[in-house]
Amino acid sequence: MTGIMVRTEDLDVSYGDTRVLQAVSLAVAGGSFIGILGPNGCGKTTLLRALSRIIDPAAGTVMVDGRDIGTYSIRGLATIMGAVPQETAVTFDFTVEEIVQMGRHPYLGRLSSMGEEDYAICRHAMEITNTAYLAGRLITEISGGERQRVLIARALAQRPRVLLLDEPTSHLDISHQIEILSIIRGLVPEVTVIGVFHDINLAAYFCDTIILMERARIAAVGTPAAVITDKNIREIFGVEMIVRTHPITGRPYAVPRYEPGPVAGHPLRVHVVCGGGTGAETLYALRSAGHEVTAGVLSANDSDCTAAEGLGIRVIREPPFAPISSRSLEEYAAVLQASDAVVVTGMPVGPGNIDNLRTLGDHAGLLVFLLSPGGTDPADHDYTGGEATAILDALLKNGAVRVGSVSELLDRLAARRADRP
Ligand SMILES: Nc1ncnc2c1ncn2[C@@H]1O[C@H](COP(=O)(O)OP(=O)(O)OP(=O)(O)O)[C@@H](O)[C@H]1O
Repeated sequence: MTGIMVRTEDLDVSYGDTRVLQAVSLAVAGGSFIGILGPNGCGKTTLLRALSRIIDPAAGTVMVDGRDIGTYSIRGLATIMGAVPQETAVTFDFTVEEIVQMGRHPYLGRLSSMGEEDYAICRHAMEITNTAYLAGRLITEISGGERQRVLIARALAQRPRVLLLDEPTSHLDISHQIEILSIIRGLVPEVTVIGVFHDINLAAYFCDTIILMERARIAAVGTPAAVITDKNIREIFGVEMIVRTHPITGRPYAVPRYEPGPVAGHPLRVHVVCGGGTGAETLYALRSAGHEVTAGVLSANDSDCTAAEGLGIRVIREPPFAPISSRSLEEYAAVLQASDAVVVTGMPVGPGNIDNLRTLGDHAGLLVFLLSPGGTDPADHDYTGGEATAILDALLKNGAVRVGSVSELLDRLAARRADRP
């Protein structure tokens, strides 16, 4: 058995005179996990309420399993649809076990009481949500995260074929977030799951389809990769995020990009010689501090190249696996000439990129910083038979400065900047 399909057509919902959903049409395939994302107040909870018939639409229809939701009896709807609300405060002094058993009410006749199967279903719901140990506790005397798991257990006790979740992990610590979402993910495809999320990365990881809402309407629907893009996030949330494909999960993930504040004094032109992921933190910090940053020469498949380009930093780059060309070396030499400072991170130096250091060694008089965070040294990764180490030693003799952390580097550059007219 698979979860059932949910559709809306031209759904309008209002609170009083205020239209909160406008012409919302969506089709949720049976047996999939849908994540709804969108800014505060855009109508996500209202959409869930309309899907579960807590509020009636002003216009349009909600179809559940091909039937207008209005044609279900309350009890009939409760045997196919479970909902976990956003507000988990419960004011009555029921025990956790009693709360979970309420999930069986739609199945019981007016005078009939719970049977062995009902108890077994409740026990199972409590086991998989890790709430069995709370059975005898009062719902009013447990933590917000525990209560959230109990309400999920109650919804599971309904044995729903559609599960609606409003921010199901908002009160949960990271281990319970992953545990609960893995459990919910495991319900698919027997259950159709529709959840409101604020955490873009959790939604991207767990959901099959993302619905991105903006005020009162749907802005985009599709796979996480199609919907979670820096452009969509900028347009809908008004923030800059760096969106990449996660190297292990293959799903998109997003991290905030902090734009540099106003620069105090005159920004410096800083060139970063890096590679193999050793430069990303430095590039980000220099850019955020307002310096004019360049990087290279880097291979296009180096993660530092991806990082620099993601930050809008000019990179002197070569195609993947190609040796450094004389054209790039000329460009690099010209950039060095125009730079106020050069930073060499603890990159691996091999035959493919020794030219970066040779060219740097040829430019006497540059202000060079060798970044050796945590005791790692650019020379620790010398795969050139000692040539790279010899060049770095010569640079140190000629006044290059060894710095132990990115913040020390920033301090030294800030002092330098303050000295300038
Ligand atoms: N009971 C209500 N009466 C009047 N207005 C309401 C009511 N509930 C919500 N609203 C308003 O409707 C709009 C949509 O609210 P809704 O709760 O659906 O948004 P949301 O996207 O779930 O927000 P959040 O991310 O903050 O939970 C908001 O402007 C909100 O102020």
